[in-house]
Amino acid sequence: MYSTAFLDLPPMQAVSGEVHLPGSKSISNRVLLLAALSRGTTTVHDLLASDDTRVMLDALRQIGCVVDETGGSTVCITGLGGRAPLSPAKLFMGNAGTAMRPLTAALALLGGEFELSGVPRMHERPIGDLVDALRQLGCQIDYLGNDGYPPLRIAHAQGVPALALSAPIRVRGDVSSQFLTALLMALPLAAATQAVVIEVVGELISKPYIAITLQLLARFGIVVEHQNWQRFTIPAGSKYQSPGSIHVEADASSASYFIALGAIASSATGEKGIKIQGIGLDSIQGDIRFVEAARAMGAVVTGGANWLQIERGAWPLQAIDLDCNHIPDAAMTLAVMALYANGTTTLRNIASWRVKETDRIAAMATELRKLGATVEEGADFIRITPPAASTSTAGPPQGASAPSEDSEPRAAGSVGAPSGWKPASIHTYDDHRVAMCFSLAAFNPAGLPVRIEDPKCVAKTFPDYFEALFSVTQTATDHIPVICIDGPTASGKGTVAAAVAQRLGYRFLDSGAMYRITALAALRAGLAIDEGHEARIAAMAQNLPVRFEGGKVLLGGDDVTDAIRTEEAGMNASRVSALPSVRTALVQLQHSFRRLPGLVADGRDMGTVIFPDAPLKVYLTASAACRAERRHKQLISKGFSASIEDLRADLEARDARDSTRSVAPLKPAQDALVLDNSTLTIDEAVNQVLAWWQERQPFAVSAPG
Ligand SMILES: Nc1ncnc2c1ncn2[C@@H]1O[C@H](COP(=O)(O)OP(=O)(O)OP(=O)(O)O)[C@@H](O)[C@H]1O
Ligand SMILES: Nc1ccn([C@H]2C[C@H](O)[C@@H](COP(=O)(O)O)O2)c(=O)n1
Repeated sequence: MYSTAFLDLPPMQAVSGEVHLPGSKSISNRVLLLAALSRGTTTVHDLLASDDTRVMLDALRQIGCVVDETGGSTVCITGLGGRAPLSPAKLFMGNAGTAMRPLTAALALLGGEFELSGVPRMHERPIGDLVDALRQLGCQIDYLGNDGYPPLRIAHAQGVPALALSAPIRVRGDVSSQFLTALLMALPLAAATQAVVIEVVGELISKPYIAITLQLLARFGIVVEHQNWQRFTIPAGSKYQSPGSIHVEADASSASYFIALGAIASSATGEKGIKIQGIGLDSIQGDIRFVEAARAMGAVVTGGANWLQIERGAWPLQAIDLDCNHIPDAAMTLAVMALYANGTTTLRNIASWRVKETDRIAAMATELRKLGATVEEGADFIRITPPAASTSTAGPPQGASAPSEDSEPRAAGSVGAPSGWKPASIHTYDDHRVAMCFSLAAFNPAGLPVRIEDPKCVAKTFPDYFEALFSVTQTATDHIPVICIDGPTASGKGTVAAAVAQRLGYRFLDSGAMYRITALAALRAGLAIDEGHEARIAAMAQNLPVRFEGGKVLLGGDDVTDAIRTEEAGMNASRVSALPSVRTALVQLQHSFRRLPGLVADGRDMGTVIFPDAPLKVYLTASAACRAERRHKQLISKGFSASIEDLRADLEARDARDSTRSVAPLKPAQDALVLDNSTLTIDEAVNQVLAWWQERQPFAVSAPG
């Protein structure tokens, strides 16, 4: 997961390959609660690991369920099965509506004293209709803040009061279907001896989510009948029974981003778009109907029992006018697809967006405008006209060729005149779906990067979303940004480069390590490091069995992390690096680190030879005295003794060799910015490099955080 303040997505072009999606949030949290209410142990396979399931699992543990999470995405829950929950308890629900609402209802019917709270946004999300329904039954629930909103207290310390079950329980269905879901999952607890009827007041929105609830209830032994989605009957004699084991389907809303990707991006050469594993056309989730909307816009979607394949079809995409009540979450993805359409797209009947993780209509309108779209918003609709839509011309229909290494910046096809698009830093409102759907804007025809602020908000449903996106996306190599940090020994290159990479979410290349490993491998093979052995050492370098894993450097099966860090290993690296064929042999390996979303590379010739097109080159230096002192401290802290004078003599000798060799000598690139950090702290040096980087970006500086 990217935990950086922001993530800059370079302009992207083609897609290919396969993604495995995480489990559905809606199914995961329903299954967890049903398992918790059941008799017996339920093994839940492919459970989504996310913020929302985390709060549910923690709450279930707190109320006395046995939760075994040792099996990765397989979790075992031993339910209460008629036992009273542990109480009193204070339960934190984060921003998970799928945990807050059903747990409130279930705990009210189980008995005990509970306080349920969440993040500030959760305290702005309505729960009044559910509480009203529970109060109708006789439950005692108090608001601890504002009426109608969490936090709240269930005051059943003396047990569940006598419930008024003879009349139908009425609940509004037009604000959130989660209120009805909550009652449907809780009321079987009160239906041991008599049937319980729920009546929906107003038009029921998001019926597909209720369909999921009914299907899952049936798996746990409760068969609910309904009349036209308005009247639901829970039969007398209802009793939760664990199905033993249950699989969670991949998340259909998460699939929408990759379906859209297949519709927007051209396929890499010889590939047929993108394949999604874990969900098929027969999914029980309502958002699978996003496929129909994507097809209407132009996507070519095929599928089987547990997979979907998507290719670009009509291009530009076709504008649509759609009632999205049946796909409220996935419809946000359509709003970004609308940027690539041949006219104005209208998404209707989406009033529920206003009360989700953020006011999604307002958020989408604001961010789409930043990209250059013309957006009209109403209480329950959004209308999007793409940037420069009036000048749109049809591009190639499908299968446009993949970018080559040296291709000019070009977009995901040609949709309209690129001039209307603007570089934007997308604010994400702590809303995972805003972050994910706006990543699709990186395929814009203007070849502009897109900044996604607070990318870790995707943790709510898809922690590794951006990793999955990068794994199926291709772009021209010259679109992938590189920051080069070169300089003499012990100037702090490695320290600064690693920190800059970490702050930007970029990959990190320690090129010196390549030479250190080569020297070590040569010596271990009995080869002296000299011109006489140059060809053999170069051949070895070309096929180095090296892996970088979790901070460790592995050569073959050996952990050489410490062995390559000694002063002697540094001097040997300097010797081996003076052999021209060895340098040539290592070029490809170094280039292979240039991958999405970007790279920070440190060494001696990053800016001059390996990445001459890098948009930022820094030559980091410090006085010899200062560098010797830093190296001395570094060695002492690792338990090695050394004299500052010897260290200074060694590093000066190494610098002299590195700067005077015939090939790729150490020197600042012509366009490098020189940073003498003799009097700077590490943070100051890192911030200076980041400030230079920011100057090269088309976005305004992001707020710290
Ligand atoms: N202002 C500073 N900037 C960077 N590093 C600093 C600074 N002050 C102290 N140091 C320390 O200097 C030491 C040497 O840094 P580092 O190993 O990153 O240098 P390097 O240039 O990568 O060295 P080498 O060329 O040998 O790989 C580290 O212990 C680092 O913490
Ligand atoms: N791009 C590079 C990186 C390193 N070297 C050589 C010269 C150095 O003395 C030696 C060890 O590098 P360090 O790990 O100390 O950064 O490797 C080079 O020639 N080119």
